[in-house]
Amino acid sequence: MSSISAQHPYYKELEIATLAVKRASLLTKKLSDSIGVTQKSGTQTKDDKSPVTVGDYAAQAIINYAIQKNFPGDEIVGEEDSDTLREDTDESRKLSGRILEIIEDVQDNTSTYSDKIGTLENLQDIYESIDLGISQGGDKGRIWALDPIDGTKGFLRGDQFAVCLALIVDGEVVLGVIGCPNLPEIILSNEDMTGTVGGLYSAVKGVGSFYTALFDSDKFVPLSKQERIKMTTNTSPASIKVVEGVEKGHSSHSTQSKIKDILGFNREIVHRQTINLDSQVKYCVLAKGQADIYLRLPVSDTYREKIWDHAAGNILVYESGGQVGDISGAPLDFGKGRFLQSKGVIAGNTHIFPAVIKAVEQALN
Ligand SMILES: Nc1ncnc2c1ncn2[C@@H]1O[C@H](COP(=O)(O)OS(=O)(=O)O)[C@@H](OP(=O)(O)O)[C@H]1O
Ligand SMILES: [Mg+2]
Ligand SMILES: [Mg+2]
Ligand SMILES: [Mg+2]
Repeated sequence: MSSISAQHPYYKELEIATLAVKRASLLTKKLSDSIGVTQKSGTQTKDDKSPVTVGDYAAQAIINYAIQKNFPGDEIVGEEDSDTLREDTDESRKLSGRILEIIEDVQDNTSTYSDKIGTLENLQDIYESIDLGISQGGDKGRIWALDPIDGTKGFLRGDQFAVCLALIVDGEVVLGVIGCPNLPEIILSNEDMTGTVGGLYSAVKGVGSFYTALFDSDKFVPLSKQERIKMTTNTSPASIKVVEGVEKGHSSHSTQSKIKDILGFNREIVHRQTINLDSQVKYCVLAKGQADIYLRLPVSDTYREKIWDHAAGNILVYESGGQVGDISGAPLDFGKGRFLQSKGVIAGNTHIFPAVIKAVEQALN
């Protein structure tokens, strides 16, 4: 393994990606906390999706701007575009106003690194920046994949969500940064999550995977000062833990149950070994050695996963010593455009991965 120094191949990319994700994470955390408050005081219903919409656009604007300022030749595959925002309606004008306001606010509070990632000054800047995310992807050149808020449903429930950014070079993920604003440091079970809230997870190809507190510092913390994280090696059904999504519309919980049966989990205690989390925080928990397997079995035959939903998590797991594949166990191919061409996602420590893929095959037949 190479040493961690300012000389590693993607040092500047990591620094810029980290600062941009930190700024976007602060902004989205503020919105997430405001949902909790307004829900309690009854001024906002769960159906009000505006905080997540504001957060999606604002975070994508901030991160795209940072990338373009530093790496003007790079392409970006971003989840959002500004079409709705530019519409000539009261609603769009109101939304735009709130986005500008919250961006100005977070830029003021993180001005120590504005020289590195720039500042958006007006709505024109914001619209143009959001629309830098139009790349069609592919297997040539440098392409960033951005999910400004992954886990929309989790965000709206006040649960987990993540700001996810990855760099893909010639179809291969070489860097990933995930900001997890609501994720406690220690995840033991659905009921037992403790420690510092807010985690920053990073991985660089050939260097490793790392964790540090997300909101501790207003600077880029070099990898040498972060905690190196490692996957487990556990294969015992009596003690392995599984991370799965929350939404039944995003993965097949019934097939996932079957797989756990086949692997020999005890039905009486299997619920204590299953941790349900929204978004790519699942990959973070896995990479940190707090779970052994991630199951995402498809609910539909035609759904294709988006590259921004998995790119950063993928390298985080590999660089911590784990493995990721589709339902057949084949590695995910991030060079095929905006979507993966495969079905489902299975991840795990390398010791247990082959047995999990066998169990998946059996469960699907
Ligand atoms: N049918 C189907 N199958 C699989 N995935 C889907 C599906 N529909 C949507 N999506 C994408 O799921 C993203 C959120 O995934 P999660 O891991 O958070 O799902 S879960 O709620 O934890 O189950 C979510 O990302 P965000 O939109 O960024 O939240 C979607 O891109
Ligand atoms: Mg997503
Ligand atoms: Mg999203
Ligand atoms: Mg979405």
